[in-house]
Amino acid sequence: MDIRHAIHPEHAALLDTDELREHFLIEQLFSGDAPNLIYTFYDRLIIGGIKPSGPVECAVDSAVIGADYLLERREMGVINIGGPGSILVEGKKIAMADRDGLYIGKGNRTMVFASDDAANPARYYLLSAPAHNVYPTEKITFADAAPVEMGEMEKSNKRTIRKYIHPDGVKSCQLVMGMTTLEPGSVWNTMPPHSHQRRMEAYLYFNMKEEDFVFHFMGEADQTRHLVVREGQAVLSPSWSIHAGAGTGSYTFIWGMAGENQAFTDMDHIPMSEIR
Ligand SMILES: O=C[C@H](O)[C@@H](O)CC(=O)C(=O)O
Ligand SMILES: [Zn+2]
Repeated sequence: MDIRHAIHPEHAALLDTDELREHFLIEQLFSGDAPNLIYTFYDRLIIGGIKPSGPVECAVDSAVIGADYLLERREMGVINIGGPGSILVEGKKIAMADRDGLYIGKGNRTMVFASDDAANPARYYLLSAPAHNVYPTEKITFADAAPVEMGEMEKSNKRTIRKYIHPDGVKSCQLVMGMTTLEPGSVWNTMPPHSHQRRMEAYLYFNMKEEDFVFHFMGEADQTRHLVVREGQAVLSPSWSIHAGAGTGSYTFIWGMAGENQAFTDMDHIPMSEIR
């Protein structure tokens, strides 16, 4: 399992391009038949990607988490960004169309991910955080996720934020998860930027053309750095970091958070004048 240690902001400011990518970028999520799982010590979040040609069981190295199975003391959020498929949770089949989400509660032992058609495979993006309470396993469709419109055309950041797993919707212990879709011609997300000391965040960028990429901006507000992020790659955003992006073309992203609280509006807004 790919383990990512937590990096101090003063250390992060010294890293070169390769080192920044090694610590904060996840390049391979939807490759091969086995699940790609990455364990970060930022709030002990597990980030994963599965692109199944046949049915794939999502198991974890028990030595890493010190439990017999992945969700023994954890919960999981999943969103499909590929072709139609299904997830078997303890043998119960849940159909997963493109953009469908699923919350899987603590205590579920077996999860099998499948595609309806191997030629048009599903791509399951998953986040798992430690959990101490059982909340019901529940599906969230794209239409279920309440849309909030943000930004403006003049700022090239008109976008719709959809919350999938959050305190006013499908409940969880820690995880908050949703999707932000940019309007054609809008390329900026989350500018003006924010950080949130109370939570870490992970971003998955997708729905972009092969030649396009997103400059993802990170770092403390007065020490910004960037990562070049391509289709189906994810970024770890520590609590001390801004997280914003500008694409060379259109894109969509899934954001997810874990930490002290689940209040979406609990952000430390950073004045534009303080960005360096
Ligand atoms: O803390 C919240 C997250 O950064 C995202 O919700 C931001 C986002 O989707 C956006 O502004 O487009
Ligand atoms: Zn944020």
